[in-house]
Amino acid sequence: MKAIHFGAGNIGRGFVGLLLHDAGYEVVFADVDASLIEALQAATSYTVHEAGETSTDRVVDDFRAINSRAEEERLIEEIATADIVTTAVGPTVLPFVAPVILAGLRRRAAELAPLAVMACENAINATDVLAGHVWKDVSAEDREYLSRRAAFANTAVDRIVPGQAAGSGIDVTVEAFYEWVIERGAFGDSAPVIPGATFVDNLAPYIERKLFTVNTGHATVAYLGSLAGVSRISDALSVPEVLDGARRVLEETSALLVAKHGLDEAAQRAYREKILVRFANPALPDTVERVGRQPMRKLSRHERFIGPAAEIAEGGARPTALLAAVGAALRFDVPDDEQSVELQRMLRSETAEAFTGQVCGLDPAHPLFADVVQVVRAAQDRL
Ligand SMILES: NC(=O)c1ccc[n+]([C@@H]2O[C@H](COP(=O)([O-])OP(=O)(O)OC[C@H]3O[C@@H](n4cnc5c(N)ncnc54)[C@H](O)[C@@H]3O)[C@@H](O)[C@H]2O)c1
Ligand SMILES: O=P(O)(O)OC[C@@H](O)[C@@H](O)[C@H](O)[C@H](O)CO
Repeated sequence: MKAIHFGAGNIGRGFVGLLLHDAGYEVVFADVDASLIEALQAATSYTVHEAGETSTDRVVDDFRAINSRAEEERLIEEIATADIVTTAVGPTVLPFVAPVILAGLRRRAAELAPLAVMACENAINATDVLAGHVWKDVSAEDREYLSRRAAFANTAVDRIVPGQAAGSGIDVTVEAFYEWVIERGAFGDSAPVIPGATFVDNLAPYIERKLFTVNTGHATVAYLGSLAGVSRISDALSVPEVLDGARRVLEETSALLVAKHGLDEAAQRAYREKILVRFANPALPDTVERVGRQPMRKLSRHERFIGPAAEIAEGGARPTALLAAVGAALRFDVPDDEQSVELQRMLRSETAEAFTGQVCGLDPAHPLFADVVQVVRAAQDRL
């Protein structure tokens, strides 16, 4: 059994690659980072350190690595004969991996079982987005037979994998917790066997609970922590205003999730309390820069702030804590982060209304629009 995994970064090596390895797949990592690929090619194994109150080391072997830019032909051949393709490259990179997946499907023998394709990104229905890019320029006639060669399944992935310390090579430090939820329907009767994953009929409650609890809370801690002058996420949790801001944001999104998906209120409370403990794990060298990275993506319409805030506003309430978190996100000013630089440029050059439309994707008629405009204006007044 063979799995091709795009993106040999933190979650790729520390989570998806590990679970596929444990499920018995030979994992072929594909990445554009030449030095990372060379390091993987030179190794026969790497170690995943699960760090927490107790620490466990897990060894991953039986993998290969391909430079997806320099060795595209080889990669297409590998995809054509693989059982699974996964990605963890970031949602904005999906358009760039789609063409090579399509080329692999074109070359795939018709008698092979459909290729299971799963985008393991922090976004709602990322696999559907990837599939959209794969089929973008394919004629209806080609799509008719090619689509029988692949099964695209949305997933939700959860494990905090921080940036790795310099000198750690290809080993990865991760938290012990993990959750990989995969929608079953796409596979018919032949879902891949991945013992570490949970297969469900309806992914929506899982991905929304994950993105609007773990990631909304995490980003809130990052942006409030950054404002408080803290660098490590675990340290940010000991700043009372940061912890309080995160708790209040999570109360807002939890109320929405409980009402929308019928989640058990006590279970959701326990879920968010556990998340705060996960964020505060002192064994994870996680930073506000990594967790707050790409703030324009995080402020977009269906993402972790505006997504739930818009639904709360549509229900007639005012998402006060989420709006405060958005205000903190607007002050995220990190010169190495292209989106942070662009965000600050747009705050200076656009009207609050244009910014709210372009960055947050809100229409003036939306009930959240005026509140976000007000927050944007306040951020502009500070510049
Ligand atoms: N790190 C986490 O805690 C975590 C947890 C859950 C989900 N995720 C999601 O996983 C994705 C990756 O996050 P990460 O933290 O591992 O980031 P990362 O930067 O560590 O890894 C991304 C990798 O993708 C590679 N890449 C970029 N463009 C590529 C391309 N065109 N083809 C092949 N590889 C390419 C990069 O070189 C890098 O090695 C994101 O969507 C993130 O939201 C991350
Ligand atoms: O990967 P992002 O940029 O969408 O979000 C940053 C972190 O919140 C994220 O990587 C978490 O560590 C992860 O989602 C935990 O499962």
